Amino acid sequence: MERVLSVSQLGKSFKNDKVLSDISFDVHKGEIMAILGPNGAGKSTTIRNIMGILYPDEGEINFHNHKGKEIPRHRIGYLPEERGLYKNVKVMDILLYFAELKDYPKEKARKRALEYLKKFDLEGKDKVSVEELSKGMGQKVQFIGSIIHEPDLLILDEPFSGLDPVSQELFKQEIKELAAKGTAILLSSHQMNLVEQMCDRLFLIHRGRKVIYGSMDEVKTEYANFKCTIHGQNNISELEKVPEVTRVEQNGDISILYLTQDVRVSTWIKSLPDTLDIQELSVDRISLHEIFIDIATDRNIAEEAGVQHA
Ligand SMILES: Nc1ncnc2c1ncn2[C@@H]1O[C@H](COP(=O)(O)OP(=O)(O)OP(=O)(O)O)[C@@H](O)[C@H]1O
Repeated sequence: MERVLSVSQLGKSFKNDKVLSDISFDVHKGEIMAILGPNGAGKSTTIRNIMGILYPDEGEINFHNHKGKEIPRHRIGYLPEERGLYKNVKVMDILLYFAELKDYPKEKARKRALEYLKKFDLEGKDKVSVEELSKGMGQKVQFIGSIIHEPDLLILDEPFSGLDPVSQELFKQEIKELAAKGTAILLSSHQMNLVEQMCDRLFLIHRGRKVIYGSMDEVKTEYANFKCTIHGQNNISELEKVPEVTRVEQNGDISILYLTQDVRVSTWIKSLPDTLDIQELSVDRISLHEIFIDIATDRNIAEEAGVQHA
């Protein structure tokens, strides 16, 4: 697996406030790597260090075999969290300007711009002024601007925010296609369902420190404990007494029993008391969304798995 980006032991403080400690991860050619974490965890600060907008106090950033200030940033594409394009400029002119900033040939850029505008349902908008675009249309143009120069590494900070479901799907498919063609992608997003559907690996950061780093499959196996959903009229205190249940959530006739990490489901099911009212029952692994909430609210999945919080 070819390593495109490598972040090693990154540390960063603002005044006396240490916001990043010992952050290390890689992004490989052709993979979609997610950087996740609650608000204020340090995702954008990490990305800004990679982009050279901020410089690390500790650690090192390598892109291919270049490091720090020598990194050829024109080979990186970046969609920042802050959206904004010059208002009084035509769409094509702003896209050609982005390409020029990255030393990309103008005619090639024009051709790619027209292709992408068509792909993103913006055919004919090349001559329109940016201020005439809706917010979502502007975001599509900004996304096109981040990939116009065929970058090796594409960094997307919250690309889906503010998009309708159709546009989200369009972005999702395009990001997957770019990865399939070899682009290394670092994606920050709060939309866990999309992350779960499209990312190969993830790095989860909380209070400026690593909490989880691994492939989606590894993370699921290690952290996604089982939960059992029971439809029926049951007393919560009785459910809480069932072995290997860590907690119970009840909403009317639906009870969700969260199970311990090493439970053997086939054996556990047999331990359910005969007195329970079971109209329907299902056992599933918890979703990435639930893993995230458990970690962000310090509910303790990570401690169970032996991972230390900051
Ligand atoms: N320029 C700055 N000066 C001082 N503190 C900052 C600065 N930029 C970020 N911080 C602090 O660093 C921490 C991490 O912020 P960062 O923006 O990296 O979080 P994030 O994970 O991207 O959050 P969000 O999901 O809300 O975008 C926060 O405590 C934030 O207040």
